[in-house]
Amino acid sequence: MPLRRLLTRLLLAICIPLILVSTTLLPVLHVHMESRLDSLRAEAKILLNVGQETLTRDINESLTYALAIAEMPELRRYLASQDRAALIDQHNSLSDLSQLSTFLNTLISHNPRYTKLVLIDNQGSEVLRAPKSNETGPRVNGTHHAYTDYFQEAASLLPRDLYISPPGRNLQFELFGNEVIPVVNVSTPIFDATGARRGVVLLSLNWSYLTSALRQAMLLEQSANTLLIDAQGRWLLDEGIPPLNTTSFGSDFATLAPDYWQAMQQRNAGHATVDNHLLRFQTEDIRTQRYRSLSGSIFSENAYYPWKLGVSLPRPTWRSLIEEETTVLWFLLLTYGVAVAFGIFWAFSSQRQRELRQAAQRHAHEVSDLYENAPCGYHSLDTTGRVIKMNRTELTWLGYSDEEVIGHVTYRELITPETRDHFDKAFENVKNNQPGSAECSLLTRNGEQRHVMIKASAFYRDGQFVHTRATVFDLTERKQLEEKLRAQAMTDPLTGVFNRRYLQTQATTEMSRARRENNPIALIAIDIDHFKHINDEYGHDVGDDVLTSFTKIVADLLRQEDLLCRVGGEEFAILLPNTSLSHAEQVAERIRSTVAATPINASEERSEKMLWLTVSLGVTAILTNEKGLKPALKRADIGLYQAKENGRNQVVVNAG
Ligand SMILES: Nc1nc2c(ncn2[C@@H]2O[C@H](COP(=O)(O)OP(=O)(O)OP(=O)(O)O)[C@@H](O)[C@H]2O)c(=O)[nH]1
Repeated sequence: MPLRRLLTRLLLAICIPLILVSTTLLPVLHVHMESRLDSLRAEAKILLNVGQETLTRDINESLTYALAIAEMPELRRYLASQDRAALIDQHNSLSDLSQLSTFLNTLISHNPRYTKLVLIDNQGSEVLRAPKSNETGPRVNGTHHAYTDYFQEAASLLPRDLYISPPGRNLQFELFGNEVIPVVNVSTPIFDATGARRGVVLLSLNWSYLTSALRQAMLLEQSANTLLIDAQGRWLLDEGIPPLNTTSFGSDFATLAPDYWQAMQQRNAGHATVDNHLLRFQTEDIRTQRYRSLSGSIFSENAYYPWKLGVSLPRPTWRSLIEEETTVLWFLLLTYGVAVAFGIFWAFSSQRQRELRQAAQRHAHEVSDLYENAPCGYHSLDTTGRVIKMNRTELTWLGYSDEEVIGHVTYRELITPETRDHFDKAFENVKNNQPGSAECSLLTRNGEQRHVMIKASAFYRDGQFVHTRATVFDLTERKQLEEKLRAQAMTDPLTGVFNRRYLQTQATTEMSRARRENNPIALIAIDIDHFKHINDEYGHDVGDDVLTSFTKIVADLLRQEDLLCRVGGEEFAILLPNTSLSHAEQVAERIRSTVAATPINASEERSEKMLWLTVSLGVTAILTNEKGLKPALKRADIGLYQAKENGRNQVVVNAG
């Protein structure tokens, strides 16, 4: 059982500190984590703003560039001259075309934003292409552009308006150098100086150039990933993001990464946690006023807009947080270690304390039991003598409960008035710091007395009397024993009447009283006749019974104050205070006649026998001037002897 308790305490000692430390530290770490997340969100926001700025700037620059080309006077002039050239000067026209082509070739070759430039007349026929070498690719199907979206849309636009083919639509790629790159077609109408519509210029925007600039701008943070998706969920960057690294321009990102798509699709801007990454995104529409540069309106196909530009950053985990700050880890381990060590120390020390406490309690219980049930009484009194403490033994002697006594009665009240003085004296001594003892009689609840010896001392604290400490010994039994012994010393054990010694002691008292009061006092000597014969006939035991029965017969004939004593084997004497000789003779005669007339039952084993006794008596008066009983006894014996001599069963008075 103690082992199980110790194990339980050890378990608690480990668990409670762990819980306490965790509940203290975890909120701190949580706040730390939250602040890390806040800074991550802020970082994502900054990256997103940088991306947006980069995207806006690059598109604006690209569009401005496209407009600048469309508004080149050489281009306008050449297209205007096309109509006239047919009529006026074919040679000049061809010369202009050559110059323009060279110029545009140079322009496009040195500008990585665009992969090609195509000049188209109002009928959709290609007039010029730069660079000339770049004539391959999925969208190059000859020189007739009349049915293309970029021509049809741009052919009806106003000056400075632009049409942008949605990126990813029909997945346009072109061979650029040795690479196949995605392109986006940008077209704008061309007007001459008179405002007449002269054709359309098509520029293929190098989408890789644009998006790599975007990615570079947004990859300020090494672990950041850039996302650009159109309204249909198509991936608009030329590179994927981990783990979708194989994703390429035009891939169905909505299907490949449904979690990202779902998070971004529902709102225009915001942030979400996807795949342990913090995703922040916002909506971009290149057709809006915000993207305008020198252009008028920008047109495209509604179904592909707006785009979603986003950035994703890996969320910090508890592990990464701790790994980053190893001091926190060490602090945590140290704190847990100290807390658990303290807990274990507490478990063992509390177990030890518990054992000590139990031992102390056992000891206190034993002491209390000793105090309460000691064979003697214990009590404590305050300065006024009021009981402030009393053990069960003394309460039992008195017959009271502790509620009745303690704090309510003074000890003096429990002592008989006759012995109170003894107590008062002893109590004063004790109050004066001296040992005190008193032999008193206690009054019990039922009116009995209990003779006790009280031994007390004072308890002082800081020189001040606090209370007494008394031990009470019950002397009642001793007294009773003493009484019994005294009685035994004075009585005859067989018959229970007084013995010769008591007769002599008492005779001295009675003689002096008789002398004092001048009263007569008499003595009768009695001897059973032929008692030897009874012993011989019926045995010694029957003889004893006869002696006992005889004393009862005689005692019944006497007064209270008369003293019947056995002075020998079958010899008795009666001291009769305040009795004259003649009256004593009458008493003797009454005894003689009653004994002679009273049969005594002498029981034997199988039969019952009635015995008849006679007694001889000698009577004398005790003279007041006699020193002791001896002369009177002698006179009575002489009378008795004469009675025997005269034939027994008679009274002889010997006046002396
Ligand atoms: N049973 C019994 N007998 C006792 C006791 N004390 C004395 N006796 C006997 O009493 C008898 C006394 O005998 P005696 O002195 O000869 O006198 P008696 O037989 O009474 O004759 P008389 O006195 O001459 O009439 C003796 O036999 C004693 O043994 C006693 O305590 N118990």
